[in-house]
Amino acid sequence: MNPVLEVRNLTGGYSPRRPVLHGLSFQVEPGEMVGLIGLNGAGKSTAIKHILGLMQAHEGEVRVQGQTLGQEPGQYRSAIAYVPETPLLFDELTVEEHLHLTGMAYNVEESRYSDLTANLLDDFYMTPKRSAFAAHLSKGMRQKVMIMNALLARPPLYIIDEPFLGLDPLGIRSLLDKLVEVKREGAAIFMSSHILSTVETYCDRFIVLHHGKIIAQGSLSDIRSAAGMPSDNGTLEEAFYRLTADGGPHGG
Ligand SMILES: Nc1ncnc2c1ncn2[C@@H]1O[C@H](COP(=O)(O)OP(=O)(O)OP(=O)(O)O)[C@@H](O)[C@H]1O
Repeated sequence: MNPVLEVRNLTGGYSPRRPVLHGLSFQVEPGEMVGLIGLNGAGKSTAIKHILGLMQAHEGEVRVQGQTLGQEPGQYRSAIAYVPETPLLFDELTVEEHLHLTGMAYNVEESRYSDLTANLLDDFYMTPKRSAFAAHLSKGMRQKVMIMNALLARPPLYIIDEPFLGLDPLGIRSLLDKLVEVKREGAAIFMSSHILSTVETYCDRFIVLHHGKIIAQGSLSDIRSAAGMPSDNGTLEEAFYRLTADGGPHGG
């Protein structure tokens, strides 16, 4: 199966003289959820910015559905729905107007649009807020609007940066249920999060980023083995602790 996302030997960062990411290589297949985990400052958001094409690689490349951003910018961008850590909305548009814009941008068929949006508003307990301006929403509600828009677009690749912050327990459950649903339909999901118990339960594979390098990747047993633990016993949190306990990006 061809990967939806392929990162090859990616070195990058904010200044060519001081790369933040060092030779990252990984892929995400259709129908797979991959969790990116790492301490504060490990380089998770920087990696995501490179994948989105917001930053230029110093070396290496990123392909989405086999194409680089330079080869097929329109196709590359429309294949991705991105949920950022901090919600970015138009304050003067309502919840419904945001969904409408996404529907148009991602060519959601008219016939499906009403049902899809009604279900999303219902699933995220946002129906009473459908006509509210984004400026009048709570932080968690703003996050839900970002998530509903991503799910409405039904793209082949979801990139989700720390999605659980600010969501209430019902919102977290709704999001996870929806991610499982789109994954079953064949979507690829690349998610960064510090909530390791949830990452362990829902992700198929894991990438441990430390000081901008991948120090372990694969299934839970692969990560346990890399951490020097028995491959059949122990939590992701324990393995992560053993792999990174040198104090983080500025430690030993
Ligand atoms: N705009 C920027 N300009 C220069 N350096 C930056 C910038 N943003 C982040 N960095 C640096 O890049 C490194 C990686 O940061 P990044 O935001 O990718 O970490 P992260 O893994 O997403 O952390 P967190 O878990 O705290 O969100 C850090 O050393 C950080 O100081």
